[in-house]
Amino acid sequence: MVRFDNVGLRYGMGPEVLKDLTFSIAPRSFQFLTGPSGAGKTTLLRLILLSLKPTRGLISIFGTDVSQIAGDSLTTARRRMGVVFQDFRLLDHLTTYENVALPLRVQGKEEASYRAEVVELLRWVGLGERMHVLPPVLSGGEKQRAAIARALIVRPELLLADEPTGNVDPNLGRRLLRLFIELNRLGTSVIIATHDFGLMDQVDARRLVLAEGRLHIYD
Ligand SMILES: Nc1ncnc2c1ncn2[C@@H]1O[C@H](COP(=O)(O)OP(=O)(O)OP(=O)(O)O)[C@@H](O)[C@H]1O
Repeated sequence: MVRFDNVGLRYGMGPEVLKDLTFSIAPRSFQFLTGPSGAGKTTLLRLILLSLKPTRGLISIFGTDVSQIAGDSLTTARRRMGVVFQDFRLLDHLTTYENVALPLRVQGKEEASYRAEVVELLRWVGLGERMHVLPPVLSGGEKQRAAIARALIVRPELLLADEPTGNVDPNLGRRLLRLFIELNRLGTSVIIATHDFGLMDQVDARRLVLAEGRLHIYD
């Protein structure tokens, strides 16, 4: 699903932020990506998301070398991934429902074809009562769940979540983790970037640990 071979990345003329990364992400797998602040977790997620290119080394996503991916195939590869950003990136002028439905609207789908599915997903993440409000009136945890629902609505094969429990209390954090585990059981590969040891200790999952630009893997 994802393969890195000796990947290095530097921003501009700066130092190498990621060094000699070699690892792969299997279909239907579940893993945490961790390491101290500034270790490069977000940078690594951006490489997988095809929003950054490696300075050296080879990355292949869904079996295709990313240096060969452009135009339509880039859009197709991105559509197979769901992302939950640290800062949610909800659009404040659209309701919660409209935010979650947006990826499908962008794909040109008719509302009648997806309305029931969006409503069902909003209920699943516990936002059934909040679907018609605008994001500025949602709490931090509600925004987080809306961002998760928007990432899931495209039924991604690979879900990337950057600190998905960063803004919620431990109880909601546990519920969100169960949601990701359930999604993984349904067949999606999941990568959760987090500092939260309390969260990681709840699941016996693979850990990808970044430290000083290098990756250590604990299976
Ligand atoms: N656009 C950029 N331009 C230059 N340097 C950057 C850029 N983005 C990140 N960096 C640097 O790259 C390093 C890794 O940053 P990154 O955001 O990937 O770390 P992180 O592990 O996700 O951190 P956090 O846990 O605090 O979110 C840091 O030293 C950061 O300052």
